[in-house]
Amino acid sequence: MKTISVKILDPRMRDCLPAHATPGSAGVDLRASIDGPLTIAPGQTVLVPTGLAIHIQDPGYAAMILPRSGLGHKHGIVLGNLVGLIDSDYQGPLMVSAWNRSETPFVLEPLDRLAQMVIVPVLHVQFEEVDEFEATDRGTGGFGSTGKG
Ligand SMILES: O=c1ccn([C@H]2C[C@H](O)[C@@H](COP(=O)(O)OP(=O)(O)OP(=O)(O)O)O2)c(=O)[nH]1
Ligand SMILES: [Mg+2]
Repeated sequence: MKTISVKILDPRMRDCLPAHATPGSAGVDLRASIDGPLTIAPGQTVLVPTGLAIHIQDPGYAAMILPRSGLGHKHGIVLGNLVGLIDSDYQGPLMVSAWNRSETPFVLEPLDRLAQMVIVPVLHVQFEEVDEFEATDRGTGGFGSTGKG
């Protein structure tokens, strides 16, 4: 288990720090640090604070913020940026861009679990210019080049 530094910006989060819900859960849920119910109108996107800041520190890791499947599928609450990418050197407040892509207003309650965060390994690379690539079976084929069925 890796340890990541967290600053608690909203004292209410002290009692519900992000944690893996089951031993096999990939993500940890992030909650809405809001003072009262927040209605997200159909089509509206709001930036919701999580009440936390993290510092991953190790450049070999990043965090990704992903939608919760229940909220996304049943209520159309997904992310305005589709996926949030948290840099290892970011120390600011962790924010969730919540987009209501449904046709029904959605009421977000204080401390509701709004999204989930997964820590992922990251490779740092450098690019080296070449004139030709080593041949592969695929070559330049893409965008459906292998067929549909
Ligand atoms: O859903 C998100 C996405 C990003 N961030 C924070 C952490 C991340 O490290 C920083 C920058 O994100 P990103 O690089 O995706 O945004 P940008 O538009 O490229 O901003 P910047 O120019 O600051 O890199 O914003 C969040 O809190 N939530
Ligand atoms: Mg950036």
